[in-house]
Amino acid sequence: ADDQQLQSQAPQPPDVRLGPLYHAVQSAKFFPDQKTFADAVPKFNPASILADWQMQKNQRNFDLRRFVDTNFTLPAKGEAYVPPAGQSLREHIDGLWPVLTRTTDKVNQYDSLLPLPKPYVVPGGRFREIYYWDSYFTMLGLAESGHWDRVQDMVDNFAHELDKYGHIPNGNRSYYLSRSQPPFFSLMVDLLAQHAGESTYSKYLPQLQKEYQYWMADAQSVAAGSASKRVVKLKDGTVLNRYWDARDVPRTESYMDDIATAEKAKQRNKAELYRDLRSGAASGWDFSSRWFDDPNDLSTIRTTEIVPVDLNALLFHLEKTLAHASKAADKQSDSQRYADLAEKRQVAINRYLWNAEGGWYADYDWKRSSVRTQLTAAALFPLYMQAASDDQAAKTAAAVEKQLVKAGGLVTTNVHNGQQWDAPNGWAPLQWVAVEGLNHYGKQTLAKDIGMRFLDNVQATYDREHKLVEKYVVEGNLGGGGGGEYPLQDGFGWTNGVTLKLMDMYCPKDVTCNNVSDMKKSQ
Ligand SMILES: OC[C@H]1O[C@H](O[C@H]2O[C@H](CO)[C@@H](O)[C@H](O)[C@H]2O)[C@H](O)[C@@H](O)[C@@H]1O
Repeated sequence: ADDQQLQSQAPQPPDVRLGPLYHAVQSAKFFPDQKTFADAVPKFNPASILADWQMQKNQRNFDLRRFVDTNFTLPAKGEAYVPPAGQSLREHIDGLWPVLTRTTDKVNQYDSLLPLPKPYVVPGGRFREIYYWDSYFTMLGLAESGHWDRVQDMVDNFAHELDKYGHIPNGNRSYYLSRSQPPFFSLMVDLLAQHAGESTYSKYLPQLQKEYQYWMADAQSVAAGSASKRVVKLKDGTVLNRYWDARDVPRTESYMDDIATAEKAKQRNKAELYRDLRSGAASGWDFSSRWFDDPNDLSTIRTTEIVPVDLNALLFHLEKTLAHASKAADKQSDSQRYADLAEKRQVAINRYLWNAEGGWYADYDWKRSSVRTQLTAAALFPLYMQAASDDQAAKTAAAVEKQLVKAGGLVTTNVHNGQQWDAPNGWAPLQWVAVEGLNHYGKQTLAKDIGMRFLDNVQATYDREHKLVEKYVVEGNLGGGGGGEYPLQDGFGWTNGVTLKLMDMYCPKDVTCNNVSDMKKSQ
């Protein structure tokens, strides 16, 4: 089944099911977070609710707020988790896994939540569903805590989504189906194989292939110098990828935010702007100056015109994994084909996604045929996926050390613009990518420096506030991060995962590391 066929069988998102009623409720701004109504469960058939509203809305004394309460169950406010007193950082994280675990193999037929066959771990706070790229970093921590059963469950859930929808959605919500997120499925398979063995590769080969087909759809037919869906063909025929959302209307979960952004950019085609915002969400970096023309103005976002360095490094890994898995399944010619594709992509990354003047990996503007100038934490992805040449890796490491290493870890970019994927924030997944990437190229000292700075930041925040959070301020007043379109969230899946992984990585031999201070002892 192709993309379109699978999409047409998929459940409709609430803004489509409820149409003008969805617009009216979000416009009334009853809820501080627009995701609240996106996650509200209709008590009756949405078509009848809509018909009732059409009939009642112009009646005198019609009360929309009351109508919402009568017809929808709003998501329960998550009880603030109060951890047992005196827990170490490790005990806290270990104790949180069950708190963050959900089982939704059956859901109400009108719920925007999509059922998944096995239990899964959510990030926490407003993020009550599974998220694609978060899950890899969460799984690193689950594995560290010995929960291999849950790692297996989560890989199975993603394999199920690939079978059912043809791709892994941003999250298991109907309104996330039109896009994916940074493709980490092949890394999840690698992780599981460490425990379940080499047969893991042939077992998940069909789903690895589906993942690849989704990202590479139209690669054959698209003309040079243009793009289609997630594929960009440069003028010389080089094939690379971009982020892309199949829809071009305001995001369901950030509906009024997107309308407000469009209001600011009167000169822009609204559908294009909405698609660029949605594609920004697909990148996982929602939002960042990385995608903007004017680093201080979200309405200048041009995600779909940019070939991202992290995405292409991840797809290089997918191609290598497909080569490996095909070989494991005794499909030699397929294996060779994927190996050739990986090699081509590696050449393209080192050529096009390289800023020679600065000396670092960067994104490429395929519309303007020029490499972007900005240094961001994404520069480390070619090192992480071992696509970088030694010389380019060394130069990138030097630039990162000089410009992105701050007191509390690796900063996302050096732009202070109030966006959450910019300064002064540092994110756990990007710390891990940096540490692993630098280690691959002999930069152990710099890697450890970044890892320890981030761990100190997480521990100090935990000691003060008894929680881990979604993102951290890494320069100035260290602690929980800010910016973006929603308040800082607690939990938090990927921070928990990366913290455990780094603690174990840098814990001296013969020491038990329950807190970061233990890591500085030696017995
Ligand atoms: O509701 C706004 C956006 O929220 C999500 O993005 C952020 O949280 C995700 C879960 O931790 C994370 O994967 C992403 O990198 C964050 O920026 C969501 O993924 C977006 O689609 C959504 O529009």
